Amino acid sequence: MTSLLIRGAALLGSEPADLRVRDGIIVDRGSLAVEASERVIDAAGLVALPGLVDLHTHLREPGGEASETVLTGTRAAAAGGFTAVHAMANTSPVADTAGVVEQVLRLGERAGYAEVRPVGAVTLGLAGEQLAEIGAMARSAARVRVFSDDGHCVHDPLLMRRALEYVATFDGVVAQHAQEPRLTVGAQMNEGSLSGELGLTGWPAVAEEAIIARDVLLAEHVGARVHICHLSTAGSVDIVRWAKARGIAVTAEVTPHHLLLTEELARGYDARFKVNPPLRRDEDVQALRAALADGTIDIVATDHAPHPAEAKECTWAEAAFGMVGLESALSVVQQAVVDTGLLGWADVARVLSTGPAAIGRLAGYANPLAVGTAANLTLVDPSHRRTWSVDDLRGRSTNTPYRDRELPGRVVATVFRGVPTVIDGAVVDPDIVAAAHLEVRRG
Ligand SMILES: NC(=O)N[C@@H](CC(=O)O)C(=O)O
Repeated sequence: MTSLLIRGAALLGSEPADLRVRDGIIVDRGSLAVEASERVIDAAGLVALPGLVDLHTHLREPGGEASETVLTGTRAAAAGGFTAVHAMANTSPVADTAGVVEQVLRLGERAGYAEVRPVGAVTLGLAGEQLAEIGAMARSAARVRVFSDDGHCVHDPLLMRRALEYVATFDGVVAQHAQEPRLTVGAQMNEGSLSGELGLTGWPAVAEEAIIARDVLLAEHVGARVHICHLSTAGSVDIVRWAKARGIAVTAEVTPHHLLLTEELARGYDARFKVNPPLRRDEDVQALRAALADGTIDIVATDHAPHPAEAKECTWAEAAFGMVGLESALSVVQQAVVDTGLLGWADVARVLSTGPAAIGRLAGYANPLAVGTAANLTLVDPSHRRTWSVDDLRGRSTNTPYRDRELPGRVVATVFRGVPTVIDGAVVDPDIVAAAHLEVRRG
């Protein structure tokens, strides 16, 4: 029997209480006495949150193992307080068949650090020409509910319409990477006076906004759910706000980096700051924060995009788009919207756990920290501050934009299905995690 007592954590940031976890389930909460042979975590001064859920993670396996694997990516996830991640489909081969999504699912189960929910491609090979095996992926063991060509926009409106109609039949969702391809040919950074000054091809806000406007109208027309990935402009917020007021079933995400960083970082031509969509103006950052606070933007998703050193240590124009973000997500959210008074910790639980789980139709996250639910939780020390370095990363790639930047907060412990995957800020060894899951399953 595995029993764990978490003592004195502020549950969702409110009054301190104890939580008892046994055989993978939260079995009691309140003021609890230690039982014999129980493992105790002293959580005084820490905030207890439900395990975080990422709707947008690039785990790179199969095919991109030089950047990340399911094992290394889920270790990074655990370090960041996540207990579930949605693995994006832009792997090699692309996750566009039942076979590939089941492979990713099994790799996640074997790793044991987090629930890995494969995202299925919308179009075959992400080529934007014909629909992928959407039904077969939905019916497979991976039970795919989120479909995305992320990295590419589903730009053909007829294909987008068909995909929306198809996923609606089993309550799935299309997560659109909103980027009008013709308006972003060769684009390198946000379009504006700074892109002119730096001599980099601009990426206009309208390239994102035009696709979002089209897709909320399509979703309304066919009566389907649509999710918008990584909103980055104030105009995108206005469109989503309008669509929600009209009753359209649209949800939207923002990344931690778009809540904190601006295009000014492109000045040094350091490709760690090159990302898709690009970092925008401070006005956009402020609009995104306000939209997250008022519910126009539903969730925060990391868009963790690992790349090998050679893809980043080159000229800006040659470099790959993307930043790693799993380990730092909670700290960035704390800095951008908690320490600024826009969100409380219960809101953080909503935007980083219950919300993404609901969009992905992921079971077990609806009642955070409730007795009787699966013991997926994270303990955070909000008073901690540190200057980030690559030593704080647990994945295989080091392309963090936060190196040498001070950020608040620290994930002290993560518990996945009752098994600690992070203790005292350190990721637990894979063999120990695997053995502990076995013990929990035996009950
Ligand atoms: N977000 C990113 O900057 N990169 C993503 C895909 C993408 O280009 O959106 C990646 O897979 O590397």
